[in-house]
Amino acid sequence: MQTLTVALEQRSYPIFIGENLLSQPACFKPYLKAKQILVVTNMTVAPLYLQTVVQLLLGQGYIVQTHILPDGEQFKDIRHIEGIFTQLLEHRFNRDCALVALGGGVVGDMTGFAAACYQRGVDFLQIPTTLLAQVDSSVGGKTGVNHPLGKNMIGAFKQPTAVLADTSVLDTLNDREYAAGLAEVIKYGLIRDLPFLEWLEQNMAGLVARDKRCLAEAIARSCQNKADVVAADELEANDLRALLNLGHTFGHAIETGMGYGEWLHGEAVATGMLMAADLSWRLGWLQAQEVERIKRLLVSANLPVVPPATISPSQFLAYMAVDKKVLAGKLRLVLLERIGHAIVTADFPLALLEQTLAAGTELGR
Ligand SMILES: NC(=O)c1ccc[n+]([C@@H]2O[C@H](COP(=O)([O-])OP(=O)(O)OC[C@H]3O[C@@H](n4cnc5c(N)ncnc54)[C@H](O)[C@@H]3O)[C@@H](O)[C@H]2O)c1
Ligand SMILES: O=C(O)C(=O)C[C@@H](O)[C@H](O)[C@H](O)COP(=O)(O)O
Ligand SMILES: [Zn+2]
Repeated sequence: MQTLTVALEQRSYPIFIGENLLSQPACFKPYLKAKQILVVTNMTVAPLYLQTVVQLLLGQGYIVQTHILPDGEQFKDIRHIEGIFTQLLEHRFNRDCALVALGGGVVGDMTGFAAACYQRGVDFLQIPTTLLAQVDSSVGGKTGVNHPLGKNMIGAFKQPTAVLADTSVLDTLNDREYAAGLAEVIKYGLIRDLPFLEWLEQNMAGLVARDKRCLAEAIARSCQNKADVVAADELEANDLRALLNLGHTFGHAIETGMGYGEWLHGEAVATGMLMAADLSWRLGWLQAQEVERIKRLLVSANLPVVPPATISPSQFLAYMAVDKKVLAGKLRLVLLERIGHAIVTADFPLALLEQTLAAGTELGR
């Protein structure tokens, strides 16, 4: 087992990464001070792993309730958060209760948001069960839900007390969801870790084949990158944490425009990162062959790289205008000054962005 730390003074917490953590009480007990626990999961994950977690918690003397959400990005909304509150209230959960998120990024974001709001804040612990959640969403405390007009528009920062990334549970994840997680892994290399990007280029075949050693390395290096960024800019108060948003302004527009759940988050981010690379090339920051290099890596991870033709450039611009990085009405994007180094900037001509939005299959050409 590897242990990393998200260093946030009194809100610091460990990330445990390893096989079969779900059956190890030592990973839970010190981070769940509550007596009453609500385990939140979804209809797909519940039959796979809920029993194991509940049995372990009962065996440690906790009072345990479970809440099973429907599965899908389209249910990541305020209505389903209310369902969690109702169960907590009906079972007289006090302020000293805790929530456990057992699932992918959707369950994690929703459970964290419920924990941030219930009686103005109770503890929560993350048990991420997708690759995407293990490398990104379970770490850093961004929680929330979607609004029909924009992705993740309602939310709060709420750090978990610990993250338990049990890599064995990834065995049941399908290939499409697995690939979606690789998009966020590649993101760290592109924005701030060139040696990691080069390692990914050399090891992508092993990662796609789910080689255990490659996977453990990729998860740990991703979590270390995320932990470093979050420790330096927890609340996205300066432009450091915003770098984790590479490809997301384009990607969130795809997710919202196509209807939540149609494109997976990681798929939309992959295509969005290539769109960001294309605009960086149009600005003269990247060479065409560097855009091609990024595309090659994304394609080798089985990720899509062509934006949906059904969203027009003007529709893209309308969705992008509600991005959380907009300041004083001005759109700001995460772009690549060079491979391995991203910046946040509002300094690009609209005409070039429009060219990127219209490029379709011709990104980088
Ligand atoms: N908070 C953050 O910092 C952050 C970061 C990245 C993404 N996100 C959010 O995370 C969400 C995407 O997360 P995701 O990719 O994990 O999607 P997801 O939560 O929808 O999970 C993907 C699918 O895999 C299933 N699943 C989960 N674990 C499984 C397992 N072990 N075996 C088999 N099936 C399993 C789920 O039921 C679901 O059908 C988006 O809503 C995105 O906005 C948040
Ligand atoms: O943790 C962050 O910060 C991120 O931006 C990570 C992203 O991968 C993630 O998708 C996040 O939910 C996006 O945040 P948002 O503020 O753009 O909604
Ligand atoms: Zn993301």
